[in-house]
Order: sequence, then C-alpha cells, then structure tokens
Amino acid sequence: TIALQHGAHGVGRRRDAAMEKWRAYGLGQFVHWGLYSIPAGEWNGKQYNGAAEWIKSWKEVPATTYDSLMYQFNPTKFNAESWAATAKQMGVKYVTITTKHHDGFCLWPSKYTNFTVANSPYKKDIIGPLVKAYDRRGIDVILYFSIMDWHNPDWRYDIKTREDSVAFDRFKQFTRNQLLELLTLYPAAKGLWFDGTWDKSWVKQAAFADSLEKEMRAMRPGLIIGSRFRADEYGKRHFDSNGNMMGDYEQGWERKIPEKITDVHGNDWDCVMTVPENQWGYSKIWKGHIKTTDELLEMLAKCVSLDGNFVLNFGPKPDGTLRTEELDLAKGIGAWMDTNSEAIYNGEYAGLVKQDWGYYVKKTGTNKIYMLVFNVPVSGALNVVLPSRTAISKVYDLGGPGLSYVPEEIGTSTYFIHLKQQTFKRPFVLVLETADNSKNSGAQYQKAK
Ligand SMILES: C[C@@H]1N[C@@H](C(=O)NCc2ccccc2)[C@H](O)[C@@H]1O
Repeated sequence: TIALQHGAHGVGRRRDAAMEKWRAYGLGQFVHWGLYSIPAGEWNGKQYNGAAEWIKSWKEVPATTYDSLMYQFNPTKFNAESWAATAKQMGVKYVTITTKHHDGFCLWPSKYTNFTVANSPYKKDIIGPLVKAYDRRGIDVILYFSIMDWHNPDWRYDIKTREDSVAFDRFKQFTRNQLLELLTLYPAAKGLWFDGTWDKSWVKQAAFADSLEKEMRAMRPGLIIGSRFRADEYGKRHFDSNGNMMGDYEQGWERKIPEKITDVHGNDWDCVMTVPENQWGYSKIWKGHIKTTDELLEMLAKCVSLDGNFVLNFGPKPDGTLRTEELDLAKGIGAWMDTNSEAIYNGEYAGLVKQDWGYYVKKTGTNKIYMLVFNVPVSGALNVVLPSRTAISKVYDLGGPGLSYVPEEIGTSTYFIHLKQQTFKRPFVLVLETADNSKNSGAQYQKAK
C-alpha cells in the first residue's frame, strides 16, 4: 500500500446507527430545483440539447442574463408539505435536495453571497421548510451541494497562475463557509451529496478537502458523505490510490446501475436516476424515452438486490408545483410499495444465484428472502437454487393473502415454484423462508408431477 495523507478515512462499511439506517433506506427521492427550472431547457425559443440544469453553460446564454433570472424566481405555488406528502405516499425513506447547483444560486439565504432566494421576489428560505416537512414525516434529508459554482468569480477550472491560486483560496473559504452554514442552519440534515468535484482545481485540494470533511464530521457526528466529495493527494477520486473508497458510500452510479455484485466491491452505494434520459432540472419538453412505473420498479429492485439504494429524481416547475408525469409515477410506485415495501426496506444482497425471473432481496438480519418477480417464464415455474444444505421451508405471495406455494424439489437445494396463474399485470413478490437441512442426507425428491 501507498502511504497516503489524504486517502480514505476508513476501510469497509460504517457500522454505526446512522449508516445502518442509510443502508436500509432502499428508496429515495432527488429534487433538482433552481433558476434553471425557469428557462426549462429553452432559451429565446430555442431548445437546449443538454440537461436543463446546465443551460447556463450553453453558449447562447450570457451568464449575466442567466443570473438575472433571480429576479424572476417567485414560486407562488411552492408548498413544502405537499412535496413531502407526495414523497411519503411514494414510500421514499430519504430525499436529496439541491441547495446550490453548478449555477451558484442558493435556495437558502446564505450570508456569503447575494445570489440567493433572499434577493429574489420570493425572498423566503426554501431549504428550511423542505427539511422540516420531510423530516417530520420521517423522511431523512440529504443536502446536495455543488462545489463547482459558475456564479462566483473566484471559481477556477484549474489553477495555473498565482492569481488563480489567490482567487481559488478565497473560493475555498467561501465553500467552507457555506457548508458550515448549511450544517448550522439545518442540523436535521443527515448527509451531504457533493457534486461538481471533477475539475482539476478542486481535485488538487486533497489536503483542504480532507480537513474540511473532518471538520464537518466533527460538527455533525454520523454525517453521511459520499465518495464524490474529495480526491486523494494523487488526484484519485471515489477510490484512493490504495483502492479504498473515499467517503461512506459510492456515488459513481449516476443514471446507471451495477450489473452484478462484484461491481460494488462490498461497499454501500446509491444510484441516482432521471425519469427522461438525462434531465434533472425541470425541462419543458422531455425528449426520448420516459421511464414507466414498472421500469423504475425494476431499477429499484435491482439496486436493492445489489446492496444499494435507488434515488429517483423530480424536477419541480418554476411555480413550485410538481409536473403531472412525476406525480403519476409517485402514485404508481407508491401503490406498489403499499403492498411490497417490506421487500425493499432493510433489504440486502441475498447471495443466491441470479435467476431470469427477477431479483432476490434478503431481509437484513433474518433468513427471509424476497423474490421480486418481473419476468414470468412461459413454463410458469420459477427456478430457485439455494446454497447446498439449505431448504425452502415456506413460500407465500406478499400480494395475494393466502396464496402459498409448495415448491417442487428438482435437485439438491434446487426447486421449481409453480405459479398458479399465467398472466400478471404487475411485478409481484414471493417470500421464501429457508431452513438448514444439513441433517437430511440424500433428501427425498418430490416425485415430478
Ligand atoms: C446529479 C447530477 N450531476 C450533475 C452533473 O453535472 N452530472 C455530470 C456528471 C456525469 C457523470 C459523472 C459526473 C458528473 C447533474 O446536473 C445532476 O445534478
């Protein structure tokens, strides 16, 4: 191993209560809201092809003109309680909310810049009411913060000159001030989701970022910070020069999901996902494929089956309301969660051979295994292979009370579960209870029917 001054602070998973709770969330909500929600991917009647929250970087958009959008920010229909109620009904256990995106506009009245809600027609703090509304419903709040800040004149993409260095030192103090301000103003926040940390200027700040991370953790014991915050002194991000993960969970899964368990290296992680292909902020026109409820449920199942959390993004409208498509998805996911959420919450990798019919989730600390079924085989028989010396002791359908199954043993710890109906409209969950059958030598196979 390489001697590192600013590498990972620990090896392996955090075992404290705060992180155990984070690990158990399963389903989360992301909220991207800010000045970019006003143009919503369009400028002077022309569509911007990139992500709506990046429109300030579009050559057609003069930065100062973009910044004057602050004088139009007046979400008269904003109601934190209704956003939180929608999230509660959807079944999310945590929410990640943008406090400041790359454009530099702050949704809280920061005293370190004028580019905040305080100087908009709306005037009021947005973050405070959101933290309160979600927190009192038992939904933990994580604050998203972009290090990259296109509004602050001291921001640099790289540090080449003495002047760059002097300016960026001011920027680092500004960043530290804002982060300590957020932790002070919103003590209920359980974590920080950092973004905009890939440019050389920040990657070179291993020492500063390391001490800032330590300072924030000291200020808020249990604080959860992901792998995207800081690099080690060799510029290594997410995993340090010894291959140890930075931070408490891997933050590399942006709009993508790991395929197999070895892709996650035994770490905690979350996948953040957009409903359209690549729009986080509100975009007037959603181009390309819009994910359906069942697609999103399958992504959720896949993430939880591989030891991760699935975080679905919402991009509220400039008036503060949620768009219909997102409300409908929240309702559809919520309806499925009403019946099946026990297969999602406190779920972990079951360690079983992956089958085509769907995903296994093991209930942490139990021998209960859930089968989340998305693809019913034409045979109607779901194959289950358990570790040798393990048997199925019980199988029942989470959705159909009283619907239970007698598995057919077709080999050592190998079974078919014969479904009783052919067509299913929605993904469904079977619950497996297993037992150790090591005492049975040469188990008697059920005669094939
Ligand atoms: C959570 C999303 N991250 C912002 C972004 O700039 N992503 C670009 C990116 C894509 C993949 C790895 C790092 C950065 C997007 O604008 C969203 O805020």
